[in-house]
Amino acid sequence: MATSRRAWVVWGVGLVAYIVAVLHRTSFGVSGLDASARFGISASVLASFVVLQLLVYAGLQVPVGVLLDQIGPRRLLIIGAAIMAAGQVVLAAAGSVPVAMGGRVLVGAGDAMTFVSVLRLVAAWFPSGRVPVMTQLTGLIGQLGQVLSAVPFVAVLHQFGWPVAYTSAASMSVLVVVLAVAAIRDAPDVRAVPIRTGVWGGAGRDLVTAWKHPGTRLGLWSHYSTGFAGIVFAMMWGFPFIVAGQGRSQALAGTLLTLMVLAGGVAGPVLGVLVTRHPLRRSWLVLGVVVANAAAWTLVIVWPGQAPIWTLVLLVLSLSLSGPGSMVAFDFARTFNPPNRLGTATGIVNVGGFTAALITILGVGIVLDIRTGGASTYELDDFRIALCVHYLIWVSGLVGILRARRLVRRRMAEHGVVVPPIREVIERRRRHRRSQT
Ligand SMILES: NCCCC[C@H](N)C(=O)NCC(=O)O
Repeated sequence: MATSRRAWVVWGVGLVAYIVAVLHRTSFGVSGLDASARFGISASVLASFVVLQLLVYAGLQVPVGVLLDQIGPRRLLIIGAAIMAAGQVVLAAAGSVPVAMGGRVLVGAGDAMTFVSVLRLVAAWFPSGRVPVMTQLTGLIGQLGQVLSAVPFVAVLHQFGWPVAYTSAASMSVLVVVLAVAAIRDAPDVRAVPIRTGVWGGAGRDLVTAWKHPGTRLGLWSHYSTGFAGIVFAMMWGFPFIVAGQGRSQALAGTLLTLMVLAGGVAGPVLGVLVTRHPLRRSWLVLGVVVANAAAWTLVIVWPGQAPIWTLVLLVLSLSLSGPGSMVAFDFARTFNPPNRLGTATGIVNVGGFTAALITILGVGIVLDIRTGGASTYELDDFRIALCVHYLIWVSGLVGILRARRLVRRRMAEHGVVVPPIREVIERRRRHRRSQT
């Protein structure tokens, strides 16, 4: 199947929708100081906004995935954009913490509907061999939303104030609604896509069937184990760890976070190509990312005293693999589920990384609070202990991946596809190379 011009237009509009969703997602974080002043809140209340948003996002993934299979990506994307616009308008007008939290709940809910819809459009409009790279590009380019919130959104906030900034952000989603109505169709041939619009009877069965397939669970555990470390670092603890824990400047912390985003831009397409070329070795890519993340964090955590800058660079380079690594998980959902169950399966997978991030953000915060008695003056040793929460996720995730992978391979073998052990492949290649010389 060749890629049509219409496919690029549909993807382009879907991508704009996702970029705007990421802008909304990150807008509160970049206006943290203004929010503190406006609502008179402390850092921990501010952090609870991040936790609430992640909770709503992760909690809605499964229902949203089921809904996606029922009403299709176009409608879900439009509903999501409308909800996010409403959320940002609520925030623009909010004068109290509960109202502001209500606004964030709406933003989290609309955000939850966006990414899974765009992935569904990618799977429907692009030839399957291109899907892994297109998926990586979607995840990658979507992060531009973070730049939009950090630069133009903050500029409008400081120039024209809170209500104008949040209302302008809301207007971006209104634009997305207009574009999506005009340009998006669920699939090249809507009749060929088994979206069972309005047929709710099979939704529960689809959910059970998607969950029961070990391939979906392999995706869930892969997303859980790879995605969380990058989210935790970028959304919550990276900056405080470098500044308060490592005693480095805010400028260096900002540079390291930027380096992480830039390196992710290289890692994403590379992983996309590797997934396309070695579909039977996807789990090894996932395991490699987990090992790289865990090894780099271990080096920084055990380093006596202030860690040298090269170790921090190594840490952010390895964490830059986190987001792209978690995108591999969606490929498991796609290839082990039929199109009519893809939304449900993608939703299940997408719960993983965000739930793990939520647990880690909260866990690290709780340990820091216990260590410091609630005072926000953290020392390096406090961070060293608190950051060990990561290991709980890595260990539980690895157990989940290995168990699900064993079941997947057993099921594949029943269908005549046997995945040879990696050492056998290496040995075979070595012998082949020797016979060539
Ligand atoms: N900074 C967040 C990166 C998350 C990327 C990840 N692979 C993912 O699942 N994205 C879903 C989303 O809604 O962003």
